[in-house]
Amino acid sequence: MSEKVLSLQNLMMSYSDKNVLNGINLDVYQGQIIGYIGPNGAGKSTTLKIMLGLVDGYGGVVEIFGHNIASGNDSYKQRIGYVPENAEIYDNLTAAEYLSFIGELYGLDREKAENKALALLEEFDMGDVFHSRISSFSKGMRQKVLIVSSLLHNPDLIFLDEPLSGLDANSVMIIKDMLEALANQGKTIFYSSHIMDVVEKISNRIVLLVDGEIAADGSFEQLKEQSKAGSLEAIFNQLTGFDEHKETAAKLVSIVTEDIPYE
Ligand SMILES: Nc1ncnc2c1ncn2[C@@H]1O[C@H](COP(=O)(O)OP(=O)(O)OP(=O)(O)O)[C@@H](O)[C@H]1O
Repeated sequence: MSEKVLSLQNLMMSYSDKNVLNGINLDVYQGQIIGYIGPNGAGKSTTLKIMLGLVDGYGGVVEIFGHNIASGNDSYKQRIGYVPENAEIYDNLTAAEYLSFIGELYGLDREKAENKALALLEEFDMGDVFHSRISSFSKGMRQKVLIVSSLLHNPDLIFLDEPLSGLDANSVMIIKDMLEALANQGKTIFYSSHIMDVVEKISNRIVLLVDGEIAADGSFEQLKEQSKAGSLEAIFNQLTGFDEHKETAAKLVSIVTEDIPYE
């Protein structure tokens, strides 16, 4: 069995009187690509933020690389890469300035970070805008900068929150292949997304969170076997108890076109 990289033990979180995570138990091993899915508000980003040390006040234990993250020693973060869902990015900096700054924060030499960032961005056809301000970038270009920033220090564990947001079909393919290749080299990837066909294809383990609890955990094949549904989208609908999309869509249209009263 490969090394246990991440362990969540009875993880709980609440905001005010609202329970968001209700006791999550999860062990993740080296080389796994975990697709962490669930309905809006299920608690996916909250789980990621807790693991990254960005949210305090949780219950239970989080161990990363065998180390309890509550112990006060943050050195585990050096081995983590993170693409947040809604990133704050320093718009007035150029891609070169931003990425060399991030590289330095991770302890890389500035020149090395800049060269590596340029080499990575060139693979996304962004070499020509390396010295342009990020404020002039499209959504997808910014996303590529974020993805590059999470990988500069060659992390062993990569957390991705909706990493494909805004990316074109070609770039999505590159990222999918890259994640697979990284996992084959022993990196561990914890990946949250709503794009079910991508999660279905790249994850070797899918964890479904519903109302702050794990409702399913297994390979796509195992989930398919259990639920007898054909696609991950159908499994998701089934396991979250949702079968009213047609009715809801019709109601929305009626309200928009004022066929039915809404007051
Ligand atoms: N800082 C906060 N203060 C209060 N409530 C919060 C806070 N952050 C998250 N929540 C609540 O916690 C719940 C889970 O949010 P979270 O962002 O983890 O969900 P998610 O599964 O990532 O959803 P989505 O798919 O929409 O990104 C939501 O009900 C949200 O309103």
